Amino acid sequence: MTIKKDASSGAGGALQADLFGSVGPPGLAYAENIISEAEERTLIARICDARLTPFRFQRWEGKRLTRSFGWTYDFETNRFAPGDPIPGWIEPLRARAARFAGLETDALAQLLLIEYGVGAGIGWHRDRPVFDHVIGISLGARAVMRFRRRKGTRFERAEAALAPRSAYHLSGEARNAWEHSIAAMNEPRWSVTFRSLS
Ligand SMILES: O=C(O)CCC(=O)C(=O)O
Ligand SMILES: [Fe+2]
Repeated sequence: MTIKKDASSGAGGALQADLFGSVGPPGLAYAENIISEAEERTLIARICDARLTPFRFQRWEGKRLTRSFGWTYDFETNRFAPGDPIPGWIEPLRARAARFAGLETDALAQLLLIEYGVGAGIGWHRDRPVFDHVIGISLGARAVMRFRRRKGTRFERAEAALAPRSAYHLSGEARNAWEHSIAAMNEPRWSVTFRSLS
């Protein structure tokens, strides 16, 4: 069962089982209400102003809009390079994400903003190995992050419900051994992902 920790109950607060009774892999940490509804609205407005562009891979164009800061990974050329500086408006959230994951704020060297319009999702993948820890904050509609790991000829599967204003942290097995994906959304969702470098 996915264990979900409510940030408002403080560190070491009561653990409660996920309402969906879903199963998350080891290395997945999850906390709800890491930002207020007012902060969520402000962040969504900032992301909408941040000139995101459709994610492209060869001749395929994804329905989600993305923009990265700090470091960029070009999926066409496999090139990993310094990018635009992480904007100041995201700093308070970056500090909170770092605290949630038990990392130094400066360790979160990459920022990825994503807008999932209706019909947009993200296919099965593991994040590039140039990155280490992955911390994601969800805004807008609730989503389900699905996990799978090959076991012989079959897949072992798990999933975690991502509430708006929640954060997840992928490390260890959830980060390295499992793939994750998000099914196409019926309502818009935005995500803010911070990653440390390997
Ligand atoms: O939107 C999310 O929370 C997940 C994004 C993701 O998996 C990725 O960009 O690698
Ligand atoms: Fe990912």
